[in-house]
Amino acid sequence: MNDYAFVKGHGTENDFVLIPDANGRHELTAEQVARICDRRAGIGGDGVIRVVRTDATEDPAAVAARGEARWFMDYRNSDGSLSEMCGNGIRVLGLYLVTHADVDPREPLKIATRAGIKVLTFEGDKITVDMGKPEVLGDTKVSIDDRSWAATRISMGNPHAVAFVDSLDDAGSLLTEPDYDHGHFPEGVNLEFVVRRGDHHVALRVHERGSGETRSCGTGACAVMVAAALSDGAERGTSYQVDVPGGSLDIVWTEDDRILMTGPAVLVAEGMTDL
Ligand SMILES: N[C@@H](CCC[C@H](N)C(=O)O)C(=O)O
Repeated sequence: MNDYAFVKGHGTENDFVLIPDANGRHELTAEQVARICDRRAGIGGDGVIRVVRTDATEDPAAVAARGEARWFMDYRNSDGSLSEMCGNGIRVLGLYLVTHADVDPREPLKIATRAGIKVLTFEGDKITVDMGKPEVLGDTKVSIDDRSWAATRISMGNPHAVAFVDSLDDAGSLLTEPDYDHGHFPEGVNLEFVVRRGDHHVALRVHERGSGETRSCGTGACAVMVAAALSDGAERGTSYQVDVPGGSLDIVWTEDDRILMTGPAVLVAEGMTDL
């Protein structure tokens, strides 16, 4: 393959390699994505976002969004697997489109994802994403080595299991692949461990499907907020601070059943690669 451009960015230290591909000329293989994300031999990242126009790809989610959203987030985890949605990545993509693609930050920006169209709004250095309606799917159990935890299954367009623990150290090394009920999660799962830090204030550690332990997960933080709000019996509209190892996100569950996530996005480098 010839050289092509990349941009590196992160949201609360969940880091991504963006491949600008407006015209749909750089379909990536799983192997290429894994090479790009390799932290020693590649650029390094928790995932890759191919930035493609909805009319330049035949991905069914992009095709369905044509006419409503100009841009499609083609997201892949660092092992090359596809995901429906990435909450931190979409903020980084939004910032990239504002700084590199003539998108006006004074207007709401619609971006197509495999979990539907998401709407971003920009205010100062913060970006709010309307993450849509969460789905609470019931209880489950997750294990790492010989330890098990009760967890709540929540979909934010992608699958999550949220387990409350006494201490985030209890989870031990999240480098170990968790075990879970494959009937509940036929497509795999993102696993979040949560502790309470105060009123409407929680902290998490996450093991992401396809990427391992990361410094943050936007969809995971939303799933955690939903589990915490349900367990607190919190009123709709209550704002939660969700701390992640790489920063902090503000999350609200609205009266009309949508999750609004607000957080930062940063672009740190750009260049050319032939990986
Ligand atoms: N880091 C992301 C989630 C990325 C996808 C996830 N690993 C999955 O496979 O669903 C986020 O910020 O939401």
